[in-house]
Amino acid sequence: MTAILALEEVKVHFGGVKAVDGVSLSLRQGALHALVGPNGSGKTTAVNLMSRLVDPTAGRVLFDGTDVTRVPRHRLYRRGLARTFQGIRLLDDLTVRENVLAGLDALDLPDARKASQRRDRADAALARMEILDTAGLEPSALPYGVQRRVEIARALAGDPRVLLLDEPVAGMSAGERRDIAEVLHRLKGDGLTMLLIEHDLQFVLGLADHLSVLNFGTLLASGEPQTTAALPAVREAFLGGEHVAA
Ligand SMILES: Nc1ncnc2c1ncn2[C@@H]1O[C@H](COP(=O)(O)OP(=O)(O)OP(=O)(O)O)[C@@H](O)[C@H]1O
Repeated sequence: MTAILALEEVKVHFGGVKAVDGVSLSLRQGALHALVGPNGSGKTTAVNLMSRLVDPTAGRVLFDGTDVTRVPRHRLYRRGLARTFQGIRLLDDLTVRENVLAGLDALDLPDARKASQRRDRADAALARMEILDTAGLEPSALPYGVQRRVEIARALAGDPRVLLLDEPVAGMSAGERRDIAEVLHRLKGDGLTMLLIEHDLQFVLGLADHLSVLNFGTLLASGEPQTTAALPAVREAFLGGEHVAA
């Protein structure tokens, strides 16, 4: 297996809270990985580790075969890692295109220094998310599901190799979820490696190539999605909440 991004025995302890406690995870190149687990199980912390927003208490983070555990995050992003966040983080006084350009500016890519190159990249990312027609609008004028697409477009503008998505469909209607699932499927077809954090096991089962389940900061199970979701320990972890597997 060619892993493009991996966590090796990572721990993140916040004082007495073991947010992540000895987790190893590998993202296979070109695959869509789903990371699920109950509230507080460590999913966002795992993504924060992968995107260098938090330092591990122990363990290593590997990107494309090299140790990036202490590499500043802007360098990792320039090497092809992108992410979105749980909440919407768009600037309402900018247009959609300007929001995407702001993401690109932060990367300062050598081949996106001319205004025309940057605009082309921003528009290509919006087109990939099928929202190019919103480029001149302000995000607040758009439906929630479209705003979330703008966030993904912003992450795509740097043409990343790996995209980490922290609950991208949270709060979306069933129709918006179906549409996003199609878009994610197409991004996978383009060869993009993705990690998708999601609460809804059913949603990821139709989409993911690989499923990992966290519980209390540890990896409960990891493998082929249907098989993994059917494991008694996984079903147990999801029982009692809103996350009951069918
Ligand atoms: N900066 C922090 N300081 C202290 N505790 C934290 C911090 N970040 C996360 N935690 C704790 O670590 C645990 C894991 O949190 P995390 O946000 O990674 O879980 P999650 O699975 O993403 O949860 P959710 O599904 O609710 O988003 C929780 O108990 C949380 O309260």
